[in-house]
Amino acid sequence: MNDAILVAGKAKPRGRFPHVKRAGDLVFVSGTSSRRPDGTFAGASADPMGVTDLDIREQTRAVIENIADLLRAAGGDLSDVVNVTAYLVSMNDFGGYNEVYGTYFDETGPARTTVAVHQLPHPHLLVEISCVAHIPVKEAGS
Ligand SMILES: N/C(=C\C=C\C(=O)O)C(=O)O
Repeated sequence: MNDAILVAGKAKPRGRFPHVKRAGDLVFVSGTSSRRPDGTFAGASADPMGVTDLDIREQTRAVIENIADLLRAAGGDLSDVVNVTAYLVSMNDFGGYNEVYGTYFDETGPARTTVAVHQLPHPHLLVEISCVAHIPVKEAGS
């Protein structure tokens, strides 16, 4: 049984790794951005002169919704997440990120670590999130 899942209909990983990897009852979700299957990004646009409009709230929402889709493919959902690691390019975005995060999770939810990093894999990205979910094999039906 291959416990590495590439989820149909989601943005293809930009490297040789799966969207999701199961290890027993734990499901590891690779770092996920707001990238859409067509390669564009929710919460990011640029005009013909290259002036960007980047929205941390929209990106954070899209990231979490992308993760929800990946977890569904592994037989679970966001309520199964036990640990979150979030990567921001700037801590100036912490407020907007935190606000949207709080519409999905609360103090009864996953442990979380948020760090700022120098860059993410595309210059329009403000946030990327990876997580671990507990989805017992029996419940996932896999
Ligand atoms: N997880 C990685 C990249 C994710 C990019 C994206 O979702 O747009 C990686 O390179 O490790």
